[in-house]
Amino acid sequence: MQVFQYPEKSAWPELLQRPVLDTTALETSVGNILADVKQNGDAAVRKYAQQFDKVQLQQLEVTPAEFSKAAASLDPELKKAILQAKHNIEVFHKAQQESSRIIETMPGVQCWRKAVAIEKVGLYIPGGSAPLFSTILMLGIPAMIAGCKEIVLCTPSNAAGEVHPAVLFTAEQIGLERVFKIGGVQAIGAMAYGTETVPRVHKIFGPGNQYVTCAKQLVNKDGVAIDMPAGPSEVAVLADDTCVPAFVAADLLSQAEHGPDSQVLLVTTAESIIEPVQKEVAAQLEQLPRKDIAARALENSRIILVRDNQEAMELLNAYAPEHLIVACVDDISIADAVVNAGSVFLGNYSPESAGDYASGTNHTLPTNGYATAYSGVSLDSFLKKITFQRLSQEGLQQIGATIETMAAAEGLDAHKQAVTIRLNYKAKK
Ligand SMILES: NC(=O)c1ccc[n+]([C@@H]2O[C@H](COP(=O)([O-])OP(=O)(O)OC[C@H]3O[C@@H](n4cnc5c(N)ncnc54)[C@H](O)[C@@H]3O)[C@@H](O)[C@H]2O)c1
Ligand SMILES: N[C@H](CO)Cc1c[nH]c[nH+]1
Ligand SMILES: [Zn+2]
Repeated sequence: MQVFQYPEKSAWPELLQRPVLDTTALETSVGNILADVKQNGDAAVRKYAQQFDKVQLQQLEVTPAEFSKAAASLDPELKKAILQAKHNIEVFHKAQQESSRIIETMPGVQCWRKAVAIEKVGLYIPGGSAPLFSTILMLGIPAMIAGCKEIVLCTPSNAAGEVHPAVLFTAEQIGLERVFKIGGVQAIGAMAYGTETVPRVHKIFGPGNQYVTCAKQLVNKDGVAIDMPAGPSEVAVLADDTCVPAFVAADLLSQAEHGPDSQVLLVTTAESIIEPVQKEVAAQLEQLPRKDIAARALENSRIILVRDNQEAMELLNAYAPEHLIVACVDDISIADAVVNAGSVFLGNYSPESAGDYASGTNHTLPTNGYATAYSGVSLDSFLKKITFQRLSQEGLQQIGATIETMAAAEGLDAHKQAVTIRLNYKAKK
């Protein structure tokens, strides 16, 4: 990781750049795959599964027998862990339910909002380089709590056409029945446009690599809602001299190991921790089975020495990290200054992995600076808030003149008339 000491503000934009992608070439190739899936359905899905995942798919949908086999083969310890995480994520997401309240803005003018589940949703579970069954908990649990009627899950299979047993066990525990062995762009296309076997959905959720994220953004232009652009994982750690360098290194590596296009940042006010963290990163990297991937991500990563916490937070808010860890003595007060981040981890004992798996918060989060404007997935992501209103005759009398005046000023006489006609109405006896 390259070190930058007290960079001038003018140098920040370049310093905080994510790994650059050739988005034009990416959009062209992804757009072509989507167009093919839209036109040719399952045949195109099978063709790209063969091309990118080296699998000849016979049956696209997972069968009940495959679910049973997966449950029987899974390690009991892992089942127990999944159920513990499921419990915590359920507790945190159920607490996000809000009750509907009728608000009377004027006498006789009542307004309220009702949360209604999006009927058909598609969940994408990454599986290219690691079977992210934890993501099923993050997407499936809020979808079930919201009450979505049709939930479709797509995830890539291995070359033998099998889906990882933990993916199937987790899906089954949540009550997700429709799982398709489709990954990448073809999965996003299948859920966006529908095929002979995959139902078309109204909103697509889930993280993925650059191809998946680009596909979601393209189908969004075609009228299908998406949660957010949740691309290559990233973490920024703000540490002072009270941090434990070994912990900081472990946190940086935890996101670096996701993919070569991941990025991690260490921002610090303490020059004295830089070398110990670097030594720890090097030592811990050697022990990782995914060290080649993590090492490539570290090439895109940086250590930045800043003058004080205020400057640190200004820089971090400009970066808008997916995850922010604050390993500082005054972590709680620093947290007040967070404006742009997907999810924040405070103190020396809050590893980012806790949020990835089991503490209860959602790990599907905005990357690539989108935390400036997007939130991570939550119960709300699966709901529409529909507004209702009921005006009594007296209510319309109260507010009528206001509406008539405004409509006339906009030159929209029919709008005005919709009020006037009622105000002048004499009910027939
Ligand atoms: N932001 C978040 O909330 C979050 C959460 C979890 C994971 N992630 C990220 O998700 C990503 C998972 O990536 P992954 O690759 O392991 O799995 P993935 O499932 O996203 O992608 C695998 C698919 O990519 C497709 N693909 C591969 N090469 C292609 C090509 N040249 N053209 C078109 N399609 C191609 C294949 O069809 C394959 O099935 C990682 O980058 C990780 O950092 C992000
Ligand atoms: N850190 C990822 C989100 O960027 C989520 C994840 C899943 N499994 C492990 N990590
Ligand atoms: Zn992770």
